[in-house]
Amino acid sequence: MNNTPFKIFILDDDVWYSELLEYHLSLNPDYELKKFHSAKDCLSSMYERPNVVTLDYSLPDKSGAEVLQKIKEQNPDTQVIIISGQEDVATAVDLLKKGAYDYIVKDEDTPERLWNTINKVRENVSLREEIKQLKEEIGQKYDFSKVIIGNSEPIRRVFTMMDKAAKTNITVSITGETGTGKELVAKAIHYNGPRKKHPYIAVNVAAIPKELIESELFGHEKGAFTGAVARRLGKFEEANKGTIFLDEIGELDITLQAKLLRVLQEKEISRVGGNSVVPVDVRIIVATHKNLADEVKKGNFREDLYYRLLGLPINLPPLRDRGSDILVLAKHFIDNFAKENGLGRRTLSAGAQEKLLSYSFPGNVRELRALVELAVVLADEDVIQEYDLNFNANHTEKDFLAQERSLKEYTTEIIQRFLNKYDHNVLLVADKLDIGKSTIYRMIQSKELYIK
Ligand SMILES: Nc1ncnc2c1ncn2[C@@H]1O[C@H](COP(=O)(O)OP(=O)(O)OP(=O)(O)O)[C@@H](O)[C@H]1O
Repeated sequence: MNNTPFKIFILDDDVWYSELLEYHLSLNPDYELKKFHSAKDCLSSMYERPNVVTLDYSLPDKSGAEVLQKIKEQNPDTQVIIISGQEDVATAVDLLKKGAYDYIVKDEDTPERLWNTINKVRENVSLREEIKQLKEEIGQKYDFSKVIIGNSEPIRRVFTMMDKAAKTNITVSITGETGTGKELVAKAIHYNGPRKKHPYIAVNVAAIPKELIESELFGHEKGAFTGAVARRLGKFEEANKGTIFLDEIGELDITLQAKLLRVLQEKEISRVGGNSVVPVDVRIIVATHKNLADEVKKGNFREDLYYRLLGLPINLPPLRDRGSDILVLAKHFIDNFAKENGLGRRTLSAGAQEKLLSYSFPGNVRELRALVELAVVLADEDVIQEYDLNFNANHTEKDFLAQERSLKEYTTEIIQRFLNKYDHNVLLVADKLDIGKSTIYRMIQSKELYIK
């Protein structure tokens, strides 16, 4: 709850009664109260945006219904509680339909009932504010440049694509090795796009047992199968008006691929065990670390679904191709970790920086984060040393060779790593590797390599 006073206007031509209500409500020091004895005076103060108006139904200068309408026109967020001398159900229902919050009959319990009703209004107001604030926070939280750290040319290309994706509802397919930030990109596109106020639902296709995935995605009716004791909505229905992120889409069973294709074409789903169809309006973002085109060739993925899902493809480069982003990210994770754990500033020694730049990071950003967080813990002083960085023994240089790439790919990677290590100094790298500088420049020009 915030500290701004909760404003209540009491509108009643009966001076004695309005004083009684004022006295009762003033027991809560958070309330700022004002009394009015005519509709005209009250309406002319509506610019003060009260949270609540208690409205005597029978005023001499205007009918209660008329005052209610005027208040709602000026301030739709102000809640109006009608206080009436008589119990008249038809009038009460009519006023509630027109937007009154409650209808209270004047008797000895009125101050108590009013007290409770205002408490309820307050709860609603603070919940609404909290939701609004959370939505804003989420929006800021997923502002690309704030959450997706990096300045390298390859990551800037990703930002450009994300920007295009966020402006429309186009299907997006994200590819990249594990830990490159695919899920982060999917969320950022959703929270920067027109659907940000609606749900973002992530489903990891690989994590759900094959026999449950259909009901998980499309829901089921009561009794559809043993154990289906009640109707359950699927993720597509949950994501209605928002975005569904289908992670590891390459793992989707071939029989379900046909059903997914139908959903995408028809924009409607049918729950397992149900006969009716339910329209759904969902934006689709998929991700995979597999090469889906290869999976199509192998017959594991339907070609028609592949083209339907391809949409705007965004490829996340592996961390080893992002040059000095490795250090930018390392610093970001170190600072965050130190802050969260109440530690002072930690920096990386020159040797530690060099060690980070010359590693291949098969686990990408996820691995880097775990590595530097552990290094903060292990470091005996404020400067993180080379020996505080413990690479996963399974992913050493031998692993680099085990990747079985073409000679050209290896060459490119080696030169890029040297460029990263030697501050993108082409002449120095050409000298170290004993190759012509023009070879490097040519590769930079053809975008095989990049420099700052
Ligand atoms: N550019 C980045 N800036 C900051 N954090 C990042 C960045 N990229 C990834 N991360 C962080 O790295 C971790 C892994 O990212 P994420 O889960 O999005 O990867 P992924 O590609 O979806 O992985 P997987 O394929 O294994 O599911 C997360 O903690 C994420 O917040």
